[in-house]
Amino acid sequence: MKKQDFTFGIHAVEALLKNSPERVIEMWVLQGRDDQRLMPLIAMAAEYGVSVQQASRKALDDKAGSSQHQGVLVRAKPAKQLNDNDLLALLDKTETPFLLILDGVTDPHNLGACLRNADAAGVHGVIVPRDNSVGLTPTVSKVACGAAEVVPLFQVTNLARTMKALQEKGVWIVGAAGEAEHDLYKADLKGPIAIAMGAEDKGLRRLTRESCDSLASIPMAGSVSSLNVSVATGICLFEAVRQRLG
Ligand SMILES: C[S@@+](CC[C@H](N)C(=O)[O-])C[C@H]1O[C@@H](n2cnc3c(N)ncnc32)[C@H](O)[C@@H]1O
Repeated sequence: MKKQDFTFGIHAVEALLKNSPERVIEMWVLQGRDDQRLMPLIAMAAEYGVSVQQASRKALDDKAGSSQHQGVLVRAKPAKQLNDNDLLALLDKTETPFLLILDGVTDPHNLGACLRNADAAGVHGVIVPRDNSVGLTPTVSKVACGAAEVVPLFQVTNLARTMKALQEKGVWIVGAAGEAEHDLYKADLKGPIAIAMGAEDKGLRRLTRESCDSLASIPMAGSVSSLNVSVATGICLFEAVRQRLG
């Protein structure tokens, strides 16, 4: 059985049951744990006819491949993978798109945190290259705290081509790069935009960087050369939110 079929953690399981109950096949809860936070999940599972079983901590740890399951884990049918066509369909029905591009983020904790930021900021979709990026793993879902089940994640085969298609639809792409001369806080992030973030080790790839309409940096006061990608994503997205609400 593929690891990807499992979702664990209270918020992730709750979001899955709320948004895609038809995907959930079975649920396990930690035996002997009288946790009030699990009761609503057990009730929801019963409502959708999902079988709920008790399991030992070791069995849950083994199934999750992690001890971070908070006493609940479900096996679910994999989510439909969204591609370029789905992205274009989203653009056609979205008045002022607000998108996030992650150019090769490989750490599941970072992708999870970026999805959580994206959901909180009201991003319409997150775009990642299909290769050399982490996908929607159970750890991503757990860290995203429910956002992985609601924020559309588009996995595209050729990121530069997708960026061109976005631009043809009127989307302005701002790449976040520490060395950029232009300050993020002076960039105009109000219209249809996509913010592109680089990978943990190498940042934005050359072609991605060249495909951006502009580059912007978050001013850094101290001695470190860059921020963690999920922190930088949060700063960029919420600067856009501030401008878009103003
Ligand atoms: C850990 S950083 C990558 C550092 C990498 N060594 C580099 O050369 O870019 C991951 C991503 O977070 C974003 N980032 C981090 N610090 C930033 C800053 N001060 N300004 C703008 N973007 C930043 C960029 O998109 C970067 O590619």
